[in-house]
Amino acid sequence: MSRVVAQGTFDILHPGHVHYLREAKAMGDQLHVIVARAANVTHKPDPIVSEPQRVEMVEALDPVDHARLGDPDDIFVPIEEIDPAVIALGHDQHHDIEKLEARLAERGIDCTVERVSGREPDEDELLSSGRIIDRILQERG
Ligand SMILES: Cc1cc2nc3c(=O)[nH]c(=O)nc-3n(C[C@H](O)[C@H](O)[C@H](O)COP(=O)(O)O)c2cc1C
Ligand SMILES: Nc1ncnc2c1ncn2[C@@H]1O[C@H](COP(=O)(O)OP(=O)(O)OP(=O)(O)O)[C@@H](O)[C@H]1O
Repeated sequence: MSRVVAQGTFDILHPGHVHYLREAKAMGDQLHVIVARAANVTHKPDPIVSEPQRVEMVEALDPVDHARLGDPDDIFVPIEEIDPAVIALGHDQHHDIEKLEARLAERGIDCTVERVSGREPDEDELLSSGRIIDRILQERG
């Protein structure tokens, strides 16, 4: 039974998230998702949706076997607990594969890191939580 880990903020869900989670699930038998703590989302505005609500919605998605909130201080703690064969990085996640692999090796965690493709929006599709929020503000603000 090989486990795959996916991770992200998952603030307002959209088909780009479904694409990512389906592709991640296809990399193994069981998909575990680590949902980022609001305090660790530092490179964009704070999430709108609460931490438990983001976990509940991700866990309800078909490809997901288990979702949990991330560790507040050390991103390797949940990885050590889950012990995955693969970490699936999203197409736009800022982590560098080689650096991440080096830090995993330092911690004695034996798993590979793979990058998942992005899904490009067709006309009228909104495949980004930030873009959905921008559209709401434009049209209803
Ligand atoms: C392997 C890995 C493990 C992570 N573990 C945690 C964690 O335990 N806690 C957390 O708050 N964020 C964790 N993150 C970070 C977030 O999931 C996320 O990448 C970051 O907050 C940026 O959000 P975004 O990818 O949705 O843009 C982890 C990221 C990676 C790549
Ligand atoms: N269009 C997309 N195609 C494929 N993967 C996606 C897409 N959008 C998000 N993801 C992936 O889903 C995971 C969670 O992403 P995140 O919650 O940051 O979504 P986002 O919609 O890109 O957010 P924001 O618009 O606020 O930056 C990440 O691994 C990210 O790469």
